[in-house]
Amino acid sequence: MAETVLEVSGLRRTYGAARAVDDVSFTLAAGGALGVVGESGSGKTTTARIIVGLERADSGTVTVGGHQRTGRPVGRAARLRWAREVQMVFQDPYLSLDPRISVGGALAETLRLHFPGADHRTRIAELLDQVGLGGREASALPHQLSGGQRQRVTIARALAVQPAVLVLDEAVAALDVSVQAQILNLLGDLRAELGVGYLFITHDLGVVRTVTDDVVVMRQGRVVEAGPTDRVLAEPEHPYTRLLLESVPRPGWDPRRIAEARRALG
Ligand SMILES: Nc1ncnc2c1ncn2[C@@H]1O[C@H](COP(=O)(O)OP(=O)(O)OP(=O)(O)O)[C@@H](O)[C@H]1O
Repeated sequence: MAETVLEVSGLRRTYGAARAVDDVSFTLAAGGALGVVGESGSGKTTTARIIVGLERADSGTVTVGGHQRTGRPVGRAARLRWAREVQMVFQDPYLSLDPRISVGGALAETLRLHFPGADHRTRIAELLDQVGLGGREASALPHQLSGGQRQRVTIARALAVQPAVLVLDEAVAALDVSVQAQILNLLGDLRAELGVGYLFITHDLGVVRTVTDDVVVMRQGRVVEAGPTDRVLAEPEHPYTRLLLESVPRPGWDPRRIAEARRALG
């Protein structure tokens, strides 16, 4: 059995009467890739935000590398340590990159924060190389890059701190299909090279199929099914998982049948 890098246990979070996350538990093996899949509103993003520390849980625990993260990190040292354990890549790199700072500058800023006092030029070149970018992109501003290149920059910046876990929240959802495939390939290569664990938050079963070993299916804040991705996608046990699989449009697909199945599920 591979060592566990991330353990989520009994997480709950309510907003007023809404149970956004309702007793969610799962584990991610070190260097593994786990998908969290479900439709809009199923609680995926709230779960991710709690793991990263952007949101607090009402109850439950998040443990990374044997170290429990409770509440919020207090003080600069704790914030930096939390950031080194788990990094997050969001759907829209435009929102997470400062438009006035060059790509090289953004990487330098992160490296200075986490590893002060060192000369980061070699490391910046290495990070850019790891994500398939070079010197030309290093001096570019975010708006001078394509969407795929910008996402490569946010991945490089996340990897700069050598996190144990990378949480990718719909990280390829805004990209064209061919660019999506390139980024997913890149992520696969980086995982093999660096041993970083991935938590893929996505509504897209194609993404789950391509890049994850295991998958957790969420519905209305709860985990309804979990297991190896191949098994869950080939032989789904829960009606909701079957519905998700059937909801992917294909030739001969009948939206009325899906709507009926959805009503039956309640
Ligand atoms: N800050 C908040 N305040 C109030 N309700 C919230 C808040 N964040 C999430 N919710 C509610 O919690 C539920 C789960 O939302 P969440 O964003 O986690 O789902 P999701 O599966 O990630 O969906 P999406 O893919 O649309 O982001 C939803 O009903 C949502 O309206």
